[in-house]
Amino acid sequence: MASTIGDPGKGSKSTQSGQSGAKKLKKTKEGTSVEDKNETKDDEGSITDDIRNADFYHGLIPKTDAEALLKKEGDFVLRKTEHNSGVIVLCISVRTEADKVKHFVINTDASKSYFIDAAHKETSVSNLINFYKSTKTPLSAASNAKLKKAIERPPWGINHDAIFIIKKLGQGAFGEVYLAEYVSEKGREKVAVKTMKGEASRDARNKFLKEARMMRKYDHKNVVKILGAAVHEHPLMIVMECCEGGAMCSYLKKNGKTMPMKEKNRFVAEAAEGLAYLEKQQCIHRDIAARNCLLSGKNNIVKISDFGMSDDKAILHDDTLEKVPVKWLAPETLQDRIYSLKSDVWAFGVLVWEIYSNGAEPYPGLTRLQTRAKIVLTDYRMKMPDDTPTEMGKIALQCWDKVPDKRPAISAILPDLKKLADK
Ligand SMILES: Nc1ncnc2c1ncn2[C@@H]1O[C@H](COP(=O)(O)OP(=O)(O)OP(=O)(O)O)[C@@H](O)[C@H]1O
Repeated sequence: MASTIGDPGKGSKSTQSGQSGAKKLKKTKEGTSVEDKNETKDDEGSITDDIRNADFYHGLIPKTDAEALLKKEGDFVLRKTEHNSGVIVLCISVRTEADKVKHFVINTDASKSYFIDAAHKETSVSNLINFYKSTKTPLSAASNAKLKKAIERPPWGINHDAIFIIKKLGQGAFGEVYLAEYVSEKGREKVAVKTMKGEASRDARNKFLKEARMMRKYDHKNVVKILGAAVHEHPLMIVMECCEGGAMCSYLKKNGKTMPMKEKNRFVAEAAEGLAYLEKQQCIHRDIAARNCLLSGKNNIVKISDFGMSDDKAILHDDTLEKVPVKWLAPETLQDRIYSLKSDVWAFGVLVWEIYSNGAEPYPGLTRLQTRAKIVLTDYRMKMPDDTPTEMGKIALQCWDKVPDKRPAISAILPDLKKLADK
């Protein structure tokens, strides 16, 4: 007899793939990226590659979300769900009638066969689904549930099972950032995974995922690309291209003194290229700084990252008293909390200073409060390091014009910056 949710088949085990209530990240063969508090005793029915890569496998989505995806009779998805007693099982959800969706647990037996109804067993879950789909055999005689159309995951939807954590890369505001392997139909690729720790509040979750929403609009060689987000299990994850070289500020601190000037000029030009692209997309980044530029590939290509604060409104008034990067802020932001594309241009000037200062902290010797006072009250500007190319120094000063409209657009200074980098 077929077992629907709440009714596991007798004499068989449901397919198990780990347990919920997980806390710590770990690398496992089924790609589950969380470490169970209680060891999983039986994972022989765990997620296999044929399922992981299937576009109709939706991971641990709630029943109501699955039901919303199934519009017509015969529409189906494969998903994970929490069975009685906290065990995670695989199940097929299928619309049987206009107002009814049924959920069938996939069982496995000692010989590693998979089945819904013991009358028909297959050697893999995908074979089992293919059988029911191609023969139109009902999943159970009583329900008359037939598999007709597999409903795909939404674009950007990534399952946790597809992520294999390798090691920690850094610490983000919401949680750790990891190097990981992402398995998709394209194969295996190294990625960076930003995680959100704990059971986040709705507000924190939205904030975290806003970065993913912003990033997915952009496609440029000097902007970090997002591959998708995994949102149905904890920790939430944003999956993006990995920049093995890490943050530019760390690189500058370590290598700045011995770096050829040509490379520094290139860093400026590449950051400007990414920023000019964002400017064209009307994206206010709000956190342009060397710590938020990552380096990629063996040539250390600069990529702008960290869109956690970014927005696509033309001008933004942000009254929140959250931590702000004071030393990168323009006078109008410090005074009136106004952000615009031109406040990004100011921050770009500070980034140029950081590059020629080998990753030093801007406004050396000044506290954040002193910096704010000097900029707002005395119109103070930093002196560029002695060996900064003269033209670069001039451009940085233009970026620090007190009047936002008098600062150049990044697109306007880009040709000169590129010329300098090519010299
Ligand atoms: N795509 C990536 N490739 C390689 N390393 C990365 C990537 N993204 C982030 N990191 C590493 O993780 C660190 C933290 O990331 P990031 O600054 O984006 O997090 P965050 O949550 O925005 O933190 P904050 O807001 O405090 O800057 C980075 O400094 C970098 O070392």
